[in-house]
Amino acid sequence: MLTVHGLCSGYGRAQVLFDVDLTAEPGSVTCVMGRNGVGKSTLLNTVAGLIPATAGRISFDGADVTRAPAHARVRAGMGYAPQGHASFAPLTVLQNLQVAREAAGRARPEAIDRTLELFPRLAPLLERRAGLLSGGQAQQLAIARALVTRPALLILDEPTEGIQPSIVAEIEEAVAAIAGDGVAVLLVEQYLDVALRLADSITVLDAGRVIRAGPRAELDTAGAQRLLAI
Ligand SMILES: Nc1ncnc2c1ncn2[C@@H]1O[C@H](COP(=O)(O)OP(=O)(O)OP(=O)(O)O)[C@@H](O)[C@H]1O
Repeated sequence: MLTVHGLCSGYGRAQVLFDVDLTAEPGSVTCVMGRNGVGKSTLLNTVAGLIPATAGRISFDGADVTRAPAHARVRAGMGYAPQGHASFAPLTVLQNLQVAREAAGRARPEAIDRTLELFPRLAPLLERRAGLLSGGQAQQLAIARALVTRPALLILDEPTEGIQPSIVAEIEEAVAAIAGDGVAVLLVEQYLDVALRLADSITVLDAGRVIRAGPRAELDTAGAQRLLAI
């Protein structure tokens, strides 16, 4: 599904990622972990095509997309909910979902209904302007916007950041259900307990390099805590 090999990227002359390998498979959750500033968001932004790769290769669904623009990756089946719930504030919840669905150009009309089943809190808010949503609601809308494109790969950057615990649990449940539908999920998650419950495999970054990668079962809580505390 997604294969990243030898990926390097950064900002101008500041290289952030060094030789990163990563895979994501249909129906499973790949979790990227690491302390603040190690390059997790940079990795997701490079996979999504918002930052150019300076070396390495990104294959998606059998095609080399390393140089493909972000919109082409969305049309090919990548859905991305970046950090910080970016929706269109003046548009309603429904308009946000419709715009995202139309922009992807590959979505089916029923995608919004399925998405609202996963995020039932959004259903009574369809006519509300996105700018008026609470943090938890806005985060759910950000994931929903990626989901209405019916992605084969859903990329989520810290979907539980700054969210109250009850909503964190709902988001966790939704992510598990999305993977259960056969979607490949690539997730950056800062809550270790959430990550360990959701992840099928875990990749740990430190200073832009992969220092550990493998099945979740091979990484216990103590081991993960040690790696994240380096
Ligand atoms: N737009 C930018 N321009 C220049 N440097 C940047 C930019 N965005 C991030 N960086 C730098 O790149 C490095 C990696 O940042 P990144 O946001 O990818 O880390 P992260 O692991 O996602 O961190 P966090 O957990 O805090 O979100 C950091 O040193 C950061 O300061």
